[in-house]
Amino acid sequence: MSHRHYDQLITARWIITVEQDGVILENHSLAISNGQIVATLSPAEVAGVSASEHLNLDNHVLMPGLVNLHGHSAMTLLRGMADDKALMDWLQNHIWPAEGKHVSDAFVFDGTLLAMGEMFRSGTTTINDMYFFHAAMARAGLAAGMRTFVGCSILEFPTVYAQNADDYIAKGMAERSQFLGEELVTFTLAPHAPYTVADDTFRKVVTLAEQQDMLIHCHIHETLDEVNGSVEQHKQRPLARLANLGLLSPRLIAAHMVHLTDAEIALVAKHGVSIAHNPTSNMKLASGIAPVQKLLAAGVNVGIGTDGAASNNKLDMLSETRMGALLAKVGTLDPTAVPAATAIRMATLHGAQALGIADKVGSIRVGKQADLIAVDLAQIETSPNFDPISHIVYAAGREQVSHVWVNGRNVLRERKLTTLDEAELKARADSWRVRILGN
Ligand SMILES: CSC[C@H]1O[C@@H](n2cnc3c(O)ncnc32)[C@H](O)[C@@H]1O
Ligand SMILES: [Zn+2]
Repeated sequence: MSHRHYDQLITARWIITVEQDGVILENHSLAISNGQIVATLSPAEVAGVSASEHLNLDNHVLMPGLVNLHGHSAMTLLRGMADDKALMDWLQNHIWPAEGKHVSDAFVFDGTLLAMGEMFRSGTTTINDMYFFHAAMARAGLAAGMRTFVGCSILEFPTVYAQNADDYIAKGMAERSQFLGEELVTFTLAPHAPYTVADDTFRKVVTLAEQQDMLIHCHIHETLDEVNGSVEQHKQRPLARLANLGLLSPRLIAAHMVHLTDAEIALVAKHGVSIAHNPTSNMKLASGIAPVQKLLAAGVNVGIGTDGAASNNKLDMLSETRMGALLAKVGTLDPTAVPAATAIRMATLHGAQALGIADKVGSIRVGKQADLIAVDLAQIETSPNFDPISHIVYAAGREQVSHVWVNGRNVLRERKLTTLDEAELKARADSWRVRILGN
């Protein structure tokens, strides 16, 4: 057999592939060439190969990068401005006024880079984002080297970004055209929510998504007020309205989905809708507990998201995975709800499935891209170690994420960002604090 040479070899104490729940490879190596996983090697097999770079992670779990299925990255610059409020008070009386004063292309670029630094340092390799000034979001994704889904926001009312729904759509699509062909950047259509988007606009979004083969990303059934307001205004619950408008399909990523009847769960399962579960944001805004266990049992693809840093207030997918597992248990009074392996699958492969990239990322398999993270378990917080899967979900903190790769590119090495300058990120964040306080 000929001697094989690879770009990189990563040998890890444990590899959680997420191909099969509960399966762990011990002391195996991944061979990576051109950013792709090209072989999984046992200790005996690795002896016969060479690589330009060989990293030994003796005390680490190597696993797929985390997929943050719902976020508003640039809101890092509004973190801590309005806490302890319900969604509509938070949005209408605090966040929208602040966004109206401060959000710009520069704000979004700086805030998104700051978010990406934080997300890399907690193991996220893909973000499904939704905000304003989409070219700035995409530029930040490319500068950081993160797999970035840029949600073109659409609302009926004017903001700093656009005047009306048609204007949002036209601007978003024009910005999208600048980034077609970029492997790391994909634009989606992001009608904000049923209470901010009219029927006609939803119909246009469905048509455009089909024509351009785009995903749709929308906040849905986040609070009881939203559901009751829709019944009052439209004489139907938001999901029924969206179903009538043709929105329910595998293209749709519905963020939150907290308040659902059994019939609505069956409806989203039937239409192949994916759900972005945001446990911390739902707790902090007191929105409620999403019926994740029932959704999974019905066959719905549920991923995990952080939401924005102004409602979470962390962009820590490792902690969010833990919250997802814990909240499911307390919501059902069933300790078996969302076990650790399921929580990891939700935070990786389910997110990738929702985004239509499960053939490329979301699990460790030959032929997939090397979107990977390493978590160092040789810390007192994760000692002794009976079960690495348990530790990843219930015990490890983001401080233990040591390395991150996107497409084989090492964007975090020994907890140091390689594509972003930490001092610069903090300096820019502070200069935004000064500007915001001055206005
Ligand atoms: C359409 S761009 C994003 C828009 O959404 C606002 N936002 C942030 N978090 C939430 C949430 O949990 N529910 C509804 N809207 C949210 C954000 O401030 C932007 O205005
Ligand atoms: Zn949100």
